[in-house]
Amino acid sequence: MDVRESAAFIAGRAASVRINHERLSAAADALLGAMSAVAFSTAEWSKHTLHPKTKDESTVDWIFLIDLLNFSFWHERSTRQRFTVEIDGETYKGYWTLCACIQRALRQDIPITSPAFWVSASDEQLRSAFQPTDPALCDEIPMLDTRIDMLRRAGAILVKDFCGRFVNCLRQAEHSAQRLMEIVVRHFGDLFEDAAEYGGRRVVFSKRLQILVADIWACFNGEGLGRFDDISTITMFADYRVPQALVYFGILDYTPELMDLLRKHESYHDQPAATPADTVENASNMITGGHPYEVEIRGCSIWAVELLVAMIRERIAKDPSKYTLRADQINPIIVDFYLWDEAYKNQAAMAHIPIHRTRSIYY
Ligand SMILES: Nc1nc2c(c(CN[C@H]3C=C[C@H](O)[C@@H]3O)cn2[C@@H]2O[C@H](COP(=O)(O)O)[C@@H](O)[C@H]2O)c(=O)[nH]1
Repeated sequence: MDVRESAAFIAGRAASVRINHERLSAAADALLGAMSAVAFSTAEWSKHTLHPKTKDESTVDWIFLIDLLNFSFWHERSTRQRFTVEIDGETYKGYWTLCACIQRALRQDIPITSPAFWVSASDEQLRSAFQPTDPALCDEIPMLDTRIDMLRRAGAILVKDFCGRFVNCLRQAEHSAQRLMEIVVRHFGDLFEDAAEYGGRRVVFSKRLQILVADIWACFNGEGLGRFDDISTITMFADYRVPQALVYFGILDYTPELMDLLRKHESYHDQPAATPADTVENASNMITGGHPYEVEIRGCSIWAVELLVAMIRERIAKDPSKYTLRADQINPIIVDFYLWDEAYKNQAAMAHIPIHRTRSIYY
């Protein structure tokens, strides 16, 4: 099964997560109105302060690095505060800390986007690139050892198979998203694969694989190095932030048991630990990778966005003159990016909806 088929399969069987079909139609109207009001498009990608502005091979290097490490930023119970990075007077959390770390390293002339550097640098050099602005107050980036190991493995593969640059892998795909993902899985394997067993079947999410394609496509506005003739085959990216937005907008419903577990887990991690020993995770709280709860949250999120995209396209097709967006400008990537940016901007309003905290290199 591919990602879309996996999502439909999961949504058809999910016991703890439900797509609220009654709410879908109203949500599609609201989303279309909001996205149309700002003419939300791929151009938004480059507008983010910490995203690169040039559309060239060095930006492809930047995107590969970001989407190799684009996972698991949530803070777990600790004697120190969550990982934050300050740059140009702004303090960043979550995904944006990764972008800030890269920006900071490049300004210090550390070649952090160079695969040759990932292979040759000392552990100390790589670790120093992912430190908080205030190490006395904050933890370092979550899973730092794992991230460094992934950099070294991916760097070795890029040097061996692609002359040290991901753009050479991108060119081999000849403007096909599916072909690029096949090449990446063939060469990088579990560094990007993202699947689980559910209902006796192997279901795939391929979250970082798909967002790698989507970030290149959006950054280049679908042209040149970012042209993908089959971009519409890419789905929403099954992370832990967009599900929160989907629940907030009433598009997804969790059972009371699942919501209670997520809330308990969240309050456990939000409480500062008195001592390092006090951070032993209460295993019964953990939603481990591959647990039905995790699979159903991720699968139903993908499928809900598929249904939303179909409804939004239908509305535009009925009355194109009413909207600034054309039906062919709406796809799961654009809806995902919009929902993710909304979730990031409205963290306070969404704070009562817990995220699911599964430590994972996949999202
Ligand atoms: N579905 C989806 N997941 C996304 C992104 C992004 C950032 N994309 C940027 C590029 C274009 C967009 O407009 C965004 O500006 C990160 N993530 C995931 O979120 C989680 C981090 O959350 P928090 O801890 O709150 O920062 C983590 O799993 C990370 O992998 C996205 O776009 N979609």
